[in-house]
Amino acid sequence: MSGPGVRRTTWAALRARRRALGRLAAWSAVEALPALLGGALVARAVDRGFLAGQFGTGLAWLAGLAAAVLVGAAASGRVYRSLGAVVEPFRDDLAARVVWGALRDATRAGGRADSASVARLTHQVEVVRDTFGGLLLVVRGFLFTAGAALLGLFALAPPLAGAVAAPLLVGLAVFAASLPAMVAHQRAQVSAGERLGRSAASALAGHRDVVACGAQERVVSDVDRRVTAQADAERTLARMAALRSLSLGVGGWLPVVVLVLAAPWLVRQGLSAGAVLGALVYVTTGLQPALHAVVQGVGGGGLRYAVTLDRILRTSPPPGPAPLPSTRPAADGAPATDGDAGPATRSDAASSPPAAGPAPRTGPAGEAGSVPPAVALRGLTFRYGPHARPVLTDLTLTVAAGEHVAVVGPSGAGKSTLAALVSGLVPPESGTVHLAGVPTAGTAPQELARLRVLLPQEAYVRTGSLGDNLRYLHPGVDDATVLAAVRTLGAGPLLSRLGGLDADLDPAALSAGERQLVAAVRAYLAPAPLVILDEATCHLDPTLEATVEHAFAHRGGTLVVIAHRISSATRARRVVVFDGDRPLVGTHDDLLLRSPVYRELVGHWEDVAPPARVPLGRP
Ligand SMILES: Nc1ncnc2c1ncn2[C@@H]1O[C@H](COP(=O)(O)OP(=O)(O)OP(=O)(O)O)[C@@H](O)[C@H]1O
Repeated sequence: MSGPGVRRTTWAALRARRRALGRLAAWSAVEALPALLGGALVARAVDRGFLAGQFGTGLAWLAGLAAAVLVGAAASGRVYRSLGAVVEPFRDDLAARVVWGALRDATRAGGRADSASVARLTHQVEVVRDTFGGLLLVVRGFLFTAGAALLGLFALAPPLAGAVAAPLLVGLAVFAASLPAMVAHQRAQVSAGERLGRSAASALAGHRDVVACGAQERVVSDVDRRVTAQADAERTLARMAALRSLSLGVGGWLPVVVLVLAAPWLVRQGLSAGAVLGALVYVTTGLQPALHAVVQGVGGGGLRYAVTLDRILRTSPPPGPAPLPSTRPAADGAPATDGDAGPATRSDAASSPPAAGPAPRTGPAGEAGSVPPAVALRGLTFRYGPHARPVLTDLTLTVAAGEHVAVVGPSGAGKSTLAALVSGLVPPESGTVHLAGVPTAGTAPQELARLRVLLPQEAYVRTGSLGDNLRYLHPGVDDATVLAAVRTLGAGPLLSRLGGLDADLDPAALSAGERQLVAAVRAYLAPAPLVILDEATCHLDPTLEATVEHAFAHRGGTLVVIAHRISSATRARRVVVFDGDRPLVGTHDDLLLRSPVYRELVGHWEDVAPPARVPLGRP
């Protein structure tokens, strides 16, 4: 029915619970009592009771049938209890496997668990549990009920057993023959659902990145393609249901037709009317419902079981020793080993992309003269709702073209809000934002994208080639420039691991740090003169983060870094600190004297990780 892993795991689960299975079989046999006796008791009730004019005798035989039904119903309760003893431990084993796999992946991804995939896998474990239980129920139900009905039929009228068993076997054969195709379509449907989920989740997680890049239409069309693919897979699966109906028709209804057509001949051969009626009882109350249940159960839940378990087995390794934190991937943990990647040794000229990035910078304010500032905020006030506390009140700030500014502050102070306002992603309640002299209010997204690049914490990486992703904001840029940017940002090991610029990217297979690195190179290559990094390097280790910031600091143009490490602030020429109601602006040393919040942040950061005090910003 499915891959060897599924079969092996299923058999192992069953073998490990032999005792519980034995109990299940015993209670199933008792439960099948009405199926075994039903036809025979009805035959006797008719022949020896009602047709013989013995009404009471007929009722007595039927009372026997009622007793058998009661015994069967009582056994059903025990069946469910035994079923739980087989299914629940299997579910626990799978859950342990999934949790272990998630821990392993989280460790590799740099300490952050992928909550979406954990939720998906946990949901899949529940699907496997339910479908495994359902499958066991219908398969053993079929074996015991159909077996009992055939046995009873054979005892009642041996030639009839053969006439009924033949179409039943043909129906089962049709069903079994269609199973591989059904499994394949079911697998396609599950994969399509997963691809859709991944695509939608990464689009939602990276929505700021998507909007900042003006990539909404492209992302919508990506997700739309996935939706269509999933709908197609669902439709194909629905068409396969016709095969199930065919096997039910042949195996369940053909025996009834055979019996009805053969009845006159059988009676002429000496078979009693009660026996014919009893045979019909065996077919319609035993064989037919059992076949129906097994075909629907295996063709529906059984397929889901096989495909879903297969997914779990592929994505979650069997539990083993705890994952080691030293298995960091190249992108997150890559030290600056590729000759020219070290921040302290690279020259400005070497790290400036020749044909990408912004026009040459004009230097900090003062020398700018007629050049408008890169960012000019005037009387900026913003709140998230009419009754919310203002996040920013009357903020005025100028960042000169070519300047490198860090923004720091406690969590929730408003740093990301400031980044969104500066990028023009949200309009201020009052005040103005100008980028290179252009007001963000009323400026089209495409025009804003030419002025600035915002790199948020959750980077969006689309499916397609690595090269396509890196060129997204500068489509015409040549390979040499892209490769130079990759080296400058320390993404060489990632490029090698992925197999070059033409390699296809599976965004879900990248760690959060790798996605940030791809987005950083993409932003680095953009022609926009202003780069805003909003905790955009938080998943990189400090060395790689320094490499990336160093690259941006020497890229040309203006750099605003929403900092999450003190090293970013010490690298910047000026620091904006959210201290109380009004942000303070100054140099690192200046703010150490003036701002208690800044002193506190620096103290906290230094406790966590001593800053690398290599001055990487521009002089
Ligand atoms: N979409 C939103 N709707 C309502 N309130 C919001 C929204 N986004 C942020 N806030 C609130 O605005 C304030 C500033 O949030 P913001 O994310 O800008 O802070 P931050 O300094 O970037 O924090 P962190 O360092 O934790 O990211 C916080 O009180 C936050 O709860």
